Amino acid sequence: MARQIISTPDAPAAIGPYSQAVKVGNQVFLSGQIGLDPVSMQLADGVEAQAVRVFDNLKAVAAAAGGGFADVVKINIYLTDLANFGVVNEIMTRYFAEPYPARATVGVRELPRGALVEADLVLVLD
Ligand SMILES: C=C(N)C(=O)O
Repeated sequence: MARQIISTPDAPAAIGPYSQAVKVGNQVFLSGQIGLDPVSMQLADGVEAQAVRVFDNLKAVAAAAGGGFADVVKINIYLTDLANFGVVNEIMTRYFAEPYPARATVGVRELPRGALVEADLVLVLD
């Protein structure tokens, strides 16, 4: 099946050898986003601002692929401190409505650029 590389200036450029997203048929696989500003490429301060930026970045990439958060079937969230679980849950509810996508949240030792939170998505477009 043909693969389409998704690229948008409305989300941070890749900081390594990956694409912002890859579309295969009606499925879209988004790379992990950390809380980088797409223009300055600077990390937001603190977990709340970083989580907001993560979801804004993911939303921009999803839009560039022709989708939105209503199309998300799976989200993976990575936290360097699971004490931030509640904060990230609350911020996620600002972006997602029920029925929520499937999700995994895992604690990790470190994330790129010293980020506190990273998330990636899978979308299925109708
Ligand atoms: C930020 C990333 N998605 C990465 O380094 O893989």
